[in-house]
Order: sequence, then structure tokens, then C-alpha cells
Amino acid sequence: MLVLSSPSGAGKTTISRALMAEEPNLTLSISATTRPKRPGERDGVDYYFVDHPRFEAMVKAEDMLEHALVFGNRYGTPRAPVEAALEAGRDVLFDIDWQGTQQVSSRMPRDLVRVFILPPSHAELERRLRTRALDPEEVVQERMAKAADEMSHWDAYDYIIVNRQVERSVAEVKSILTAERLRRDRQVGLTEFVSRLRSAA
Ligand SMILES: Nc1ncnc2c1ncn2[C@@H]1O[C@H](COP(=O)(O)OP(=O)(O)OP(=O)(O)O)[C@@H](O)[C@H]1O
Ligand SMILES: Nc1nc2c(ncn2[C@@H]2O[C@H](COP(=O)(O)O)[C@@H](O)[C@H]2O)c(=O)[nH]1
Repeated sequence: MLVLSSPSGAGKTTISRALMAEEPNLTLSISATTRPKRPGERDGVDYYFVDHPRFEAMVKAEDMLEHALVFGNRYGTPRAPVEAALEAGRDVLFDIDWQGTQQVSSRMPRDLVRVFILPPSHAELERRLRTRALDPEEVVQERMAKAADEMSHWDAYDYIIVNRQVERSVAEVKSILTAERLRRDRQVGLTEFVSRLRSAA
């Protein structure tokens, strides 16, 4: 499970989309949210857009792997698709905040790789939030006001990427994926493989 977190507007969604296009063994976890749909967003593609009672019912039924209140809206990761993907041997990419990361970390610490994305500067973060032009002015202001608080969680992550140039950041996340997939404890069937190699020697 590969988690990307950042202050709003630093570039997680942009990096995730590029990664999904280049990494065939990666499944994107689609979150459920009570936030209103932005122009161009599609239900079941960008998010599952649900109302508050439906979200609460999913939480009660323990259908969420994690959930949090972010900028006054509820967000959560539906558990079943993640479990199915992992069961099928696929890696799963999450675009979730620090609260969700903390919850997944405490439940499944060994299976998780946490990456925090930083903007190159405060001014560039604001520029990105504004030029995205998908949120009303008061939402942009609220997100800027909370950026410092969100960034205070950077040291709970395994890797830090400063997102200056999208292509470079994507390449860096791909390097992390490659290295983490090569970890001894993540390679399935390695003991038997080495054992066969040794007995043939
Ligand atoms: N390296 C970059 N250089 C310039 N612009 C970028 C870069 N990365 C992302 N952007 C732009 O910044 C804006 C915000 O990016 P994006 O929506 O990916 O952020 P996010 O971290 O997913 O935000 P949120 O947390 O609100 O979902 C978009 O308009 C995107 O095109
Ligand atoms: N804890 C969770 N956080 C989530 C989830 N899905 C998204 N998010 C985070 O919310 C903010 C805002 O997202 P936006 O799409 O409204 O801009 C951002 O930090 C996301 O990472 C989730 O399932 N759980």
C-alpha cells in the first residue's frame, strides 16, 4: 500500500494520475466523500460521492478502512476494493490525508509505504490552488490556512518529495515503488527460489 499525502494543492492527484498511467500493477483506491462534486469530477472515478447518512452507514458497518473529517467534509477509504486488490497481488495507491495515514499505519504497519509531497514554496502552493480554479475562493482560503498544520505531519512519513516538476516527482515515486517491491520481505516465494538455486548448485 503506497500512500501519498500533502497539503491541499501540492500535487498528489496530478502525480497519482501519471503513476496510474505508467504502473500496470497499481490499483488506485477510490475514496468516498461527502464533499460536493467539482466541475468535471465523475462519481466512481474521482470519488464515490455520498450523502452524510450513507457515509455514516458505511462507517457503522465497518466498511471503511479509515476515515477522517478534512476541511469540514468526510472522506474515507472503502475497505473491500483494497482487500480484493491486495488479495490479487496488486499494489494499491492511496491519496489520503495524515489522519487516514495514521489509522492505516496503526492497523497494517508492515504493508504500508508513506510518501509526503511538499510544495516548493508557500507562494507556489497558493498559485496551484488558485490556478486549479475548481474551488470557490473561501475554500481556497481555508485550504491555505490549514496548509501549515497539515505540513506539520511530514515527519510521520517514510519518504519526502518536493514537487517542483511533475515528471521528476513521478519518477521519484516510481523509484520508491521499485525499491519497496524489491525488499526481501515483500518478495513472495523468494525462500523457495533461493532454496532451489542452492540445491541445484
Ligand atoms: N509540479 C507542478 N508544477 C506546476 N503545477 C503543478 C505541479 N503539480 C501539480 N500542479 C498543479 O497544481 C494544481 C493542484 O494539483 P493537484 O490537484 O494534483 O493537488 P492535490 O495535492 O491533489 O490537491 P488536493 O489535496 O486538494 O486534492 C493543479 O492545477 C495541478 O495541475
Ligand atoms: N483520510 C482520508 N483523506 C482523504 C481521502 N480521500 C481524500 N482525502 C484527502 O482529502 C483532502 C482533500 O481532497 P479534495 O479532493 O477535496 O481536494 C486531500 O488531502 C486528500 O488527500 C480518504 O479516503 N481518507
